[in-house]
Amino acid sequence: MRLRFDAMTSLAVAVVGAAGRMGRTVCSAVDAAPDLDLTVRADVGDDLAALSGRARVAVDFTVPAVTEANVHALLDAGLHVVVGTTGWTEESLGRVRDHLEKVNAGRPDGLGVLIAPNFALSAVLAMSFARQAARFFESAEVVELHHPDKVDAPSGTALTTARHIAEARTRAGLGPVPDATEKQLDGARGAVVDGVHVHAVRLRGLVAHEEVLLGNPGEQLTIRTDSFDRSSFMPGVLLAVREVVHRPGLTVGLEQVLDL
Ligand SMILES: NC(=O)C1=CN([C@@H]2O[C@H](COP(=O)(O)OP(=O)(O)OC[C@H]3O[C@@H](n4cnc5c(N)ncnc54)[C@H](O)[C@@H]3O)[C@@H](O)[C@H]2O)C=CC1
Ligand SMILES: O=C(O)C1=N[C@H](C(=O)O)C[C@H](O)C1
Repeated sequence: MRLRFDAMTSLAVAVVGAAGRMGRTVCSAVDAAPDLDLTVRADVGDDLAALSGRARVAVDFTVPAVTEANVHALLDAGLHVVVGTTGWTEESLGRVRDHLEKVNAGRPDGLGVLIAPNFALSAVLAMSFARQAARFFESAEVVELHHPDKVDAPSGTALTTARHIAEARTRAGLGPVPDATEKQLDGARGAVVDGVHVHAVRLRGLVAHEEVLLGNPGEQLTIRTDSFDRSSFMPGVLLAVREVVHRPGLTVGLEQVLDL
């Protein structure tokens, strides 16, 4: 009788990328959550169409090269999707939005996709604070620091942070950041994302860290977030899993769920 009650009330979750660093941590977190039921651990080579009927929500922590295709396959299989994998662009987000419109047509309880570059509360807040502060400062640069096994640079979090800063600067009518550099070695000033310089450090011992440096004559504001352990991402991931079933369509960023 108790088993039947659990089966009726728990939310069945599949983890895609289950053998990876994040995937393994998400599997443990879902396993430990009393209201969630880990029904599938999928990784490279598994057919995502076979997840149909075996889970209501899939969580994707894979690699930038495959995550968009995974989301389309998971939607076709009828699952809500939470995505932490990086590599998303306005174009790929647009294709997911279009796909959702098609599968959700005429369905009030349609499927949801929630994509967030970072699920750690400190990082989500840091991005929000940076966006809020950006219009008050002449200079802005982003430094992200990660473990050396990371395949993409700059991080998805740093790209999003830089884009938010750039949008806030444009809205405030600020011009380009001051920079007298005339001569440099390639890469010395980092990557430039919408006019904001972004620097990537890869160092053994690190997990995921970011500093936003904002400068004015005579003053500086530093906003720093540190994930020392992948457990930092889990409350956000679990919140997204529970929320996505109530949010038809595409949600980008955990800040939407947190009302920041
Ligand atoms: N949003 C967030 O809060 C966070 C996002 N990330 C992002 O998550 C992604 C994964 O990071 P890690 O777990 O560190 O990487 P990882 O390399 O440890 O794991 C990736 C896993 O995906 C699997 N995989 C590759 N292709 C696949 C496919 N077609 N289908 C199913 N599985 C496939 C790999 O076999 C591997 O097990 C990265 O993009 C990273 O930037 C990482 C930490 C937090
Ligand atoms: O690869 C990682 O580790 C991380 N990836 C995400 C990113 O690129 O922003 C989130 C976090 O920084 C950890």
